[in-house]
Amino acid sequence: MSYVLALDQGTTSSRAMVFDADGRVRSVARRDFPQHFPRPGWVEHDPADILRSQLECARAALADAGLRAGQLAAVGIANQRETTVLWERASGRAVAPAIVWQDRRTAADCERLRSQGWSAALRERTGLELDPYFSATKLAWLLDHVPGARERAEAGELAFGTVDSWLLWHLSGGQLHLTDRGNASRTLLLDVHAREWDADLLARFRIPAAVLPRLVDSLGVCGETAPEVLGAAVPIAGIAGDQQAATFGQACFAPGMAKNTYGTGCFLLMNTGEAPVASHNRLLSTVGWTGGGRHAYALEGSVFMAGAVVQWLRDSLGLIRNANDIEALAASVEDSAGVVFVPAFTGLGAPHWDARARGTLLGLTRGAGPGHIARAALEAIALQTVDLVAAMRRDGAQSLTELRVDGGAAANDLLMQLQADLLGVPVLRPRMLETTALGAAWLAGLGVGLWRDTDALATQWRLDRRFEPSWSDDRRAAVIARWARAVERAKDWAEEE
Ligand SMILES: Nc1ncnc2c1ncn2[C@@H]1O[C@H](COP(=O)(O)OP(=O)(O)O)[C@@H](O)[C@H]1O
Ligand SMILES: O=P(O)(O)OC[C@H](O)CO
Repeated sequence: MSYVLALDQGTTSSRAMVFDADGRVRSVARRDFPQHFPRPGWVEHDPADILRSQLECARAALADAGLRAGQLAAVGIANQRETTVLWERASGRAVAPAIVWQDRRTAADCERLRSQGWSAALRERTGLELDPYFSATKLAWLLDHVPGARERAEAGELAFGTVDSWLLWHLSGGQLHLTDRGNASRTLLLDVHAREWDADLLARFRIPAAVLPRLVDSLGVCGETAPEVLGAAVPIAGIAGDQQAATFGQACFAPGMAKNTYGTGCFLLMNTGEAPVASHNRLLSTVGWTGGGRHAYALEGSVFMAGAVVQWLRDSLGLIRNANDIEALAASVEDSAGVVFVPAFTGLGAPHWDARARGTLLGLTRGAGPGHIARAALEAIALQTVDLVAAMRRDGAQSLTELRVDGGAAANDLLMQLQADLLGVPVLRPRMLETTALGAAWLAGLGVGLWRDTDALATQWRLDRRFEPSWSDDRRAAVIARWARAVERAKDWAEEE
C-alpha cells in the first residue's frame, strides 16, 4: 500500500502517473483529447472526453506499473483550472460543453460589470481580475443560455464544478460534490481571505448557491473511489489546480519560494505564506493549498504565449522543424542584434492585462536573420517572466532568491540561461519535470500519512541543473529597458478584442 496514483487533467491531455513511497515514477500514461473552437474566441471541451481520457490513463498507468487498485494508498488529482462544467445530478451528464479557461465569450459581460465600477472591490475580495479567464461569468453564461438551466439549478437539480469536481463526482460514483479551496479561489465566487463561498459574490454574478460544490482541504481524505471505477475503493486524499500542484511538487513550501512553468503559456507562482498579498500590480492573489490545519497563499502571474511562440515559429513561419531546434538556431548568433519580439498574439496577460495588444517584431535591420528572430523569441519568454517578478517585487512580496522551473520549454538550456541572466538570480531545474503530477501525489500521500510532513518531501526534490546569472547589471538593465519600450508599442493595437 505504498503507491500513489496521480491524475493530471490538463488543457490538451490527461495524464496519470504512479509514484512509489520514495517519490519515484513507476508508470506514466497520457491521452490527448479534442479541443473545440466553435466560434472565434470560444474554447470548449466535451466533459465526457475529459472523463474518458482520464479514466483510460488511470487504468493504463496501474496496468503498466503491474498494480491493482487495492495496492494504492491514495489517489490525488491535479486539474486544468477555471474550466467550467455544469451537469445533471440525476444522470451525471453534462448539460453543455465545458467552457475552457481560455474562452473569451464573456468579455462583454466583464466589460459591463467593470463599467459598474466594481473591479476594485472584487479584486480586494477575491484576489482576481474581472476577466473572462475565471469561472463565474462562464457559469452565469451557461445558466442563461442552456434552456431551463437557471430554474433547474435553483431547484437543486444541477451541479457546477471545475474539472476537479467533475472528476471527483464520477470517480466516486456520484457520491462526492467537492472542490478544494485552491480551485475555488479561481472562480471569482470565493472570499480569498475567509476561504469560503461569498454570498455577495454569488448575488452579483447571479449564481444560485444550490449548484456549488462543498469546500474541502487540498490534502486529507475527502472520500473514496467507487469500487467499479478502478477495481477497488481507494482513498481520494489530494486535490489541487495544476499550477498549485506544480508549486507543491517543486517543494515551494516556504514563503518567498517560487516556480515557473514554461508550457504553452507561463505560470509563475510564489508562496506568500499564511496571508494573501494584495497586488497593486495586477498579479493574482490565490489560495495555494490547505490541509492539516494549515494553509498557504500564492501570488501568481500568467503569460499567455511562451512555448506557443516556438510553435508559431515552427508551424506558421517554418523557421524550425521541431521545437527543440530553436535552441541551436538561437545559439547560432551572439545576441538578437537589437531585434525585439513581443508575442502579444492574444493580448498581454499579467501584469499588463491588455486584451488589445498584438504581436510585434521591432528593431529589424538588413542584417537580421532567422537566428536573431529565434533568439528574440526566447528572450521574449524570459522577459515576460522578468515583468512578473518585477511586479511581485513592487507588490512587496519577498524578493526572489532563486527560481525553480518546469514544463516542456524548461528543457531548453539556452532559454534557462537567458532566464537566469535576465532575472539576475539562479534558475534551478529539477530532475523530475512532471511536477504537477508529483504535487498531486505528494498531497495525496501526505493526506493518508504515507509521508510524515513537507520536510520529508523536500528531501525528494532533486536538482538536475542550476543556471547561474552571468550578465552585468548594466547589460541586464539595457535589455530590459529596450523590452519595456517594445511592450509599450505592442499595447492597445487591435481595434477590437
Ligand atoms: N526545447 C524547447 N525549447 C523551447 N520551447 C519548447 C521546447 N520543447 C518544447 N517547447 C514548447 O513547450 C510547449 C510544450 O510544453 P508542455 O509543458 O507540454 O505544455 P502544455 O502542458 O501547456 O501543453 C510547447 O509550446 C512547445 O513549443
Ligand atoms: O492545463 P495547463 O497545464 O495548460 O494549465 C492550465 C491552467 O491551470 C489554467 O489556469
